[in-house]
Amino acid sequence: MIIITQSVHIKVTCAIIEKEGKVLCAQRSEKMNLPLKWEFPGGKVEGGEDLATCLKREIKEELGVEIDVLKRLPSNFHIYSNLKLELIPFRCSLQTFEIDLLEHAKVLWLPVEKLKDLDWAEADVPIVDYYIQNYK
Ligand SMILES: Nc1nc2c([nH]c(=O)n2[C@H]2C[C@H](O)[C@@H](COP(=O)(O)OP(=O)(O)OP(=O)(O)O)O2)c(=O)[nH]1
Repeated sequence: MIIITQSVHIKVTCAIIEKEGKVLCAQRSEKMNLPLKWEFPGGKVEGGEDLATCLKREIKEELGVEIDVLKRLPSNFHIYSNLKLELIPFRCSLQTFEIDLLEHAKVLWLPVEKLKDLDWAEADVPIVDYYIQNYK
């Protein structure tokens, strides 16, 4: 007997927010899955929402700021043990500047050459590498 399993992945947008040569990095809280891993803030695409709308909504919910979504970068497809995802990064800038930590443990502004110092969520590693290669 052949069993065909449908494989579905979730789409997650994330924001590489740039300011004065630095990039905003966010540490997941202890309560989130992937606790204390570093990521680019963002989240799951809901229903028929377009990607930029999703990202602006997530950033407002997580950090309390408005962003401009500037440029899409290549996705990374990643499989965690319980989750298959497409992580879709966008270069972004801030429209408003007062960041509130509504979900994350911490945020840091890092110059590109320091990005590799952090303990990134596995799905982010190829995105960080791509960004360093192309935008350093
Ligand atoms: N937002 C974001 N999520 C990431 C990144 N890298 C990465 O592996 N993820 C994972 C963590 C989550 O499993 C998923 C995104 O979901 P989410 O941000 O809505 O967070 P969550 O799972 O805590 O939310 P929820 O299921 O509790 O609603 O993608 C990243 O850079 N940004």
